[in-house]
This record gives sequence, structure tokens and C-alpha cells, in this order.
Amino acid sequence: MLELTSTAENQLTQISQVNMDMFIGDTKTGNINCQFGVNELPPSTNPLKLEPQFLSNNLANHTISNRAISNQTISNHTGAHTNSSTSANTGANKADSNQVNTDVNATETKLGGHALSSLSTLVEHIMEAMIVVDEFGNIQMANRHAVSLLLDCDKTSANSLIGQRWQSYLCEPQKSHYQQMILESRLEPRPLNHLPNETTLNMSNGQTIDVEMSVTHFPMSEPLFGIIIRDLSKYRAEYQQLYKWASTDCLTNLSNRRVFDADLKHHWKTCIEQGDPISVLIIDIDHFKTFNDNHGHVMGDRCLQKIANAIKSALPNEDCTAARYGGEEFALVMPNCNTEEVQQTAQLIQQNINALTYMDIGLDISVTVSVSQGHASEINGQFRTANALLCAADTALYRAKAEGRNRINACC
Ligand SMILES: Nc1nc2c(ncn2[C@@H]2O[C@H](COP(=O)(O)OP(=O)(O)OP(=O)(O)O)[C@@H](O)[C@H]2O)c(=O)[nH]1
Repeated sequence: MLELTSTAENQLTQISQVNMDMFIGDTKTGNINCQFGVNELPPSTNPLKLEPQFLSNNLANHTISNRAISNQTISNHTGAHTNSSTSANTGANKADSNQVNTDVNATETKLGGHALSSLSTLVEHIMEAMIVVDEFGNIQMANRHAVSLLLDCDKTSANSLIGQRWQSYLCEPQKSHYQQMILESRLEPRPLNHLPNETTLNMSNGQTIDVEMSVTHFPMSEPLFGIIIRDLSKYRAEYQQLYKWASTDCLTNLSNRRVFDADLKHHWKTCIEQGDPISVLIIDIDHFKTFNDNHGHVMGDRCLQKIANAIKSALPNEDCTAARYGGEEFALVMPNCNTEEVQQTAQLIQQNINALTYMDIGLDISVTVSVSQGHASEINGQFRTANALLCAADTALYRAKAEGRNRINACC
């Protein structure tokens, strides 16, 4: 467990204090009071309205300062970090280390280094992937969580990200969007700030990851943006698993009744609005109670799975939904399908099911199963609601049963 040194603790206190001052500002004038260092803008000057000359000079100094501060902060913590600068204890690097500390002192006075070093400490210790970018999107600070996420590597130093362009990790259209927002935030006092948004990032290994990203504008003498990135891959995978469980019939892997009802409602609305036909087909296994009684429920379950596969393989296109409607009953929503097309699908289903054998599940070659089917189609305003269409298909099925089973009946 990493312990904060007293210096780091002081720095964190300072940044919270400084940030409060910065964000609260002068309530009377509306100006943001920025009190970072003696050479910075006077408190009454809005730090975002800077002369270009000042910005570029400041940026150059600031870049040095961040690297130096980052190195200094890291070297403050003995042994806890794997960073190239931790080798500063060896003789060869001692001179560099001293030079770094001198740089820090020089630039701290100029830029209000307390706030920057506090920010650097915050970035280093926060338990989220965090980077800080300048107004051009150049990464000025990064922590190990950010390296692990963006570079997909736990062993690389946080410095590997420094100087890279944050935009290169973004996908379009977000890339252009942020580019524009960053540019605008430089021209006028409209800080780029937002709560966590879902987006997709390009990783250095060429893969993409779904993340949640928030951006916080730090109104320093030159704008800095703190970006916190949270990997959503794990939550996405969990969500997809939960969605599958909530929408699929676990025995047959077809959609469940909830999805059927939702799809019927959705497709009904779309087809009616566009003047397209829509059909419903209901399929019910004949004498399934007898099958169960003769062969047992376990075999009955295997039979349901085989019938579901036979139905699935007869679907004319991916827009159609095949669902287990209940017990031994299945239903299809078929958008953009007229009476002829639903009749053809029903015939294919009947052929597939009549051709099934059950030897693969250990039953005799003589065992067969048939289904009865009823369908109805909305073409020219026959039905007022989706439910009326469903009821008509059910009535057609009832007649198919009544007329002897193993047949297809169309609603007329
Ligand atoms: N094995 C198994 N059987 C089920 C499942 N769901 C419903 N059943 C059975 O399906 C049978 C349905 O029986 P009935 O409603 O009388 O219908 P049927 O015997 O197919 O007769 P008809 O529909 O009139 O041809 C019952 O025996 C239920 O136990 C299931 O998930 N697994």
C-alpha cells in the first residue's frame, strides 16, 4: 500500500484548496480568481482570454514543469513505482536528478507550481485511469491506470503516454467533436467540461474498447483538461449476458415471449406507417402430452429443442422473430411478409419437422412429431391492432387442430 509523504499530503490539500478558489471565483464580478503564482495573470483577468504570445511561452514552460514535477513526485516515493526516473538513485543519473529538481524550483515559481504539482500528485494517486491534456490535446500527465488501459500494458512507465496526442485514441465522430471543443475552449471562456459519457477508444494494440469518459477543465493560466476514463468492457459483457438471459428462452435458445410481444408491437407500428405487410405465424406441437407420457419430460425437452431448430432454419430473413410463446407453442413475427410468404415459411417448417427423426436422442426410428400452424397477415387494413392480428392467427391454429392436426390454416 502506497503511503503519501507529508509533501504529497500538503500538495493534495493545496489542490483542493486552490480548486475551490478557482471554481468559486469572485462571486461579485463573475471573474475566476486564479492564484497560482506570482508571475501569473492578476486575479481579475480571465485566464482563458490570454494573448497568444503568453500562451505559447507559458505552454513551453508548463510542459517542462509537468515532466519535471512528475519525475520529482515519483522520486519522492521510494520503491513504490516502476518508472524510469526511479533509477535516479544510481550514480549515473544523480546529476540528471539534481537538474530535474532545479528545473522544478525554477518553473514552480514561474507557473504556480504548487497547483501543478498537486494536480500531478492527484493524477498519480487517483484510482482511475486519468490523463491531463493541454489545449492542443497533448498528454501532459498520465497515471499507471491510464497506461494499463490505453497501452494495454502494466509494465510501461506513465511517461510513455506523455507527449502523445489524446485525440489519436478517439474514434470518429468523437475525435473531430473533441478537437473542435478544445479549439473553442481556447478562443472563448467556454470550458470543455462534461460528466461521464460513453464512447469508444482506439487502443495502441489496434483494438477498441468501450469506455466512460469525463472531462474536467482546470482553469489555469493555460487550459488543462483532466480526463478520467473508465473501462466499460466488463460491464458491457455482463450487460450482454443479462440481456441474453432476459430475452432468450433458455431451453430452445429462441426469443422469449417478452421479445415476441415487443417485436410484434415495434414491427406492427413500422409496417403500418410504411404501408408494408406484416404476418404472424403460430406453431403448436400435436399431442405433445402423449410424447411426454411415452418418452418422459427429458426427451420432451430434447424434442422441443429439435423443433425450435427446425423452425429457426426456415426463417426467410433476419428481421423475422421466432419465439417460444409458451409450453409447446411457438410464434413468428414476420415484418414485410404477405400471406404467400408466410404460407411458404409454414410449409418449410412442416417439411423440416416431418423429416425429423429422434434416434439421436435415443428414441426409435418410428417416433415422429407433427405440428399444427395458423397464420394471419395484415395487408390492407383488415386488422385494427397487432393484438387482433395475433388473435386471428391463433383462431386459424385452433381450426388446424380441429381439422385433424399436422396442417396449416390461414386466417381468411
Ligand atoms: N417436456 C416438456 N414438456 C412441456 C414443456 N412445456 C409444456 N410441456 C408439455 O406440453 C404438453 C401440452 O399438452 P396439451 O396442452 O394437452 O397439448 P397436446 O398434448 O400437445 O395436445 P394438442 O395441442 O391438442 O395437440 C403438456 O404435457 C406439458 O407438460 C416443457 O418445457 N418441456
